[in-house]
Amino acid sequence: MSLYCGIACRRKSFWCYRLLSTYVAKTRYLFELKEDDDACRKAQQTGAFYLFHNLAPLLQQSEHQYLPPQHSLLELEKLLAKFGQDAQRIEDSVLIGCSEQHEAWFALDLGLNSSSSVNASLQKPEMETELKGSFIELRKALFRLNMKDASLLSTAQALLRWHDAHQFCSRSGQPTKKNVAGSKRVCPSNKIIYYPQMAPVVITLVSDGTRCLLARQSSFPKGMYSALAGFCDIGETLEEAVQREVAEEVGLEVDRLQYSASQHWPFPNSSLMIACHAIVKPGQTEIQVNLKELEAAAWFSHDEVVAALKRNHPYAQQQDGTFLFWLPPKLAIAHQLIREWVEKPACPSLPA
Ligand SMILES: NC(=O)c1ccc[n+]([C@@H]2O[C@H](COP(=O)([O-])OP(=O)(O)OC[C@H]3O[C@@H](n4cnc5c(N)ncnc54)[C@H](O)[C@@H]3O)[C@@H](O)[C@H]2O)c1
Ligand SMILES: [Mg+2]
Repeated sequence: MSLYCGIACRRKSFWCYRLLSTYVAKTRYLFELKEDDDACRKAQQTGAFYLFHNLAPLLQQSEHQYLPPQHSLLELEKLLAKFGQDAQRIEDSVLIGCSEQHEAWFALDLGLNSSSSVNASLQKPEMETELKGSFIELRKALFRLNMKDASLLSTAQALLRWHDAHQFCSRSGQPTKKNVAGSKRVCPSNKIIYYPQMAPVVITLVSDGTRCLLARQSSFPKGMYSALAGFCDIGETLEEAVQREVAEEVGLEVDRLQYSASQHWPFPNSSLMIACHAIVKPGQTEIQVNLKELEAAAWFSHDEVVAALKRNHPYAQQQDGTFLFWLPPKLAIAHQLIREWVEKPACPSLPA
């Protein structure tokens, strides 16, 4: 019934939204905005804009949290006019989602060099004063945002970065043109379509049945250990990527992989983190750290990991100058993997 109606109503607009569930209606609406430039321009009239400056989101502080303010199209036009900017700059905005009531959300970077604006970059401090907020590096702000805002701003930053880095066709060298939603760019001379890309990354919590293996890179904050992570090579399956990364980084062989969950991760570019548990092959517990990739790796007992998860102020230097062992914060998928292992260290659900 609703399928028939969906097709019948498609002639007028895309779909007959009122016959669909809230979730389906929302996904169909976003699909329409990505496909139809006019519909997307219309959605900007009533939409909300999140602002960035050189990929740093505009945030306002509220007690211990950061909140990203939203701006209407009218407010944005006034702001651009006040700073002597052409409203054409709004064409650089990208669609990042919508509310259940179909208020579309967009992100716009006011600092990146714009292809559709004469002036390159707006003055950041003046902007911050005017907007009563600060443009804060996402890596610093991420853990002080709620889950919903963190995910939205990560998506926004990834998409803004991708557009900034794909302004020219790699075949013809000509400028590419984005569609209004920003879901693709097209080269006008040869019609090649470029879509935003993510790099698949496997992140694996290796266990020997009673202990789990955690490692740190020298770039991590002092004392923090995490699960093993690595980019998938071209042509690899996820299973092969997990086995190769574990072998490369700590010299062990694993099997019995169990998928846990996935997460979009905006750093360093845009990755799809695919998280899983794995068990070392029998008799293979001696770690051989690849020092080109890692600073250290070690087996940790269940009690040690439980204690680290309980620490409220993890980043703490001890009297002997060393840092307490601590784990990635809740928002990181590594945290979820570690918590799952704490709750089920022997992974009884894994196939034999
Ligand atoms: N969300 C989380 O919980 C979490 C936890 C740990 C790591 N991570 C992320 O996982 C990612 C990968 O981990 P890693 O650094 O150990 O990877 P890695 O072990 O594959 O080593 C990184 C190296 O891989 C190479 N590489 C191959 N393909 C690449 C690509 N598409 N982009 C960038 N480099 C590529 C580069 O030489 C780079 O120096 C990191 O970006 C890190 O931010 C996320
Ligand atoms: Mg790695």
